[in-house]
Amino acid sequence: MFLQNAIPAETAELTTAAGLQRPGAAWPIIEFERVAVSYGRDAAATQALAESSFRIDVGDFIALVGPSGCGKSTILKLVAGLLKASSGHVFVARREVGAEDVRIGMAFQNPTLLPWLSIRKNVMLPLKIAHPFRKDWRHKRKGEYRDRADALLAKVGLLDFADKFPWQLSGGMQQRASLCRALIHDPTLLLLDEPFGALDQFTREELWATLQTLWMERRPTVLLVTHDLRESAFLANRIMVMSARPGRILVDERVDFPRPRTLETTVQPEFNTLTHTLRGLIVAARSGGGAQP
Ligand SMILES: Nc1ncnc2c1ncn2[C@@H]1O[C@H](COP(=O)(O)OP(=O)(O)OP(=O)(O)O)[C@@H](O)[C@H]1O
Repeated sequence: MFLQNAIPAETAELTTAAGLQRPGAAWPIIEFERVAVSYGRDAAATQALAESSFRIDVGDFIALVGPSGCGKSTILKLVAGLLKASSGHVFVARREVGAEDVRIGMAFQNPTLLPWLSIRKNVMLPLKIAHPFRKDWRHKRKGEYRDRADALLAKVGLLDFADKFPWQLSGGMQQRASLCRALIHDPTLLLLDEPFGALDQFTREELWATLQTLWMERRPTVLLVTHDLRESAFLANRIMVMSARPGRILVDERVDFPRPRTLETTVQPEFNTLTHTLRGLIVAARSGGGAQP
């Protein structure tokens, strides 16, 4: 079932003015059917996600934005199979989560690289663990798999640092390596939870371009949780704005700026109108406005 856009009339006007288009129909890789999540039980229960239904098409790039604590990371955890819905159904590649071995890559705010492994070995780690790569690990780790890691590291400008350890790299470089690790096994789904949240603005903008290039070449479906509205407008094809907790999807719209987007894109009036509109929606959501469809 696809989300019936629950957009109040004044919001619909704002989003049209900002050049946003409604999502079109294609092959769904993620489907949420009346999914709700509560943490804890009985009197101690926290309802994190109100009943929500939506779908995400294969190859799309989604940014999930909303007030703090509204349930964005909860949605990522549901898709990754790290959390079970309290009610409703989560489908990934048309199978209920847990039933199908879908390749997923993940990156978080903290790069979470293993300090005792070199950058190259960190990047290669999913090939050691993930099906179907792990069965060939022993005879490909010094050849094909190593070349694969080096090709990715070269793309993000880190090939010269492949033999260094994580602590020898800056935060931005570590985050580049973490993106390489998330992509090395050609995931169908890339789940990103504020991956650039800890970086300075310049490094963050450099990494937007890196991520966009990697996405354009490989086209995984991306679900990006971010608090940075410029980041969501730069990177995503579609932005989903959530209400305050218990979160629900308030606005779900397409962003059609041509690609590749550049820093030039971010100074266009349409870009500013969009980020301004998003800011208004989130401020309203924080204060409880527009939370009901
Ligand atoms: N394991 C847990 N036990 C109890 N409550 C939890 C748990 N995990 C999350 N919550 C609560 O559920 C709500 C949604 O959490 P979630 O991490 O999904 O929000 P978020 O939108 O990603 O927040 P932020 O933007 O601040 O990272 C929050 O109120 C949070 O405190």
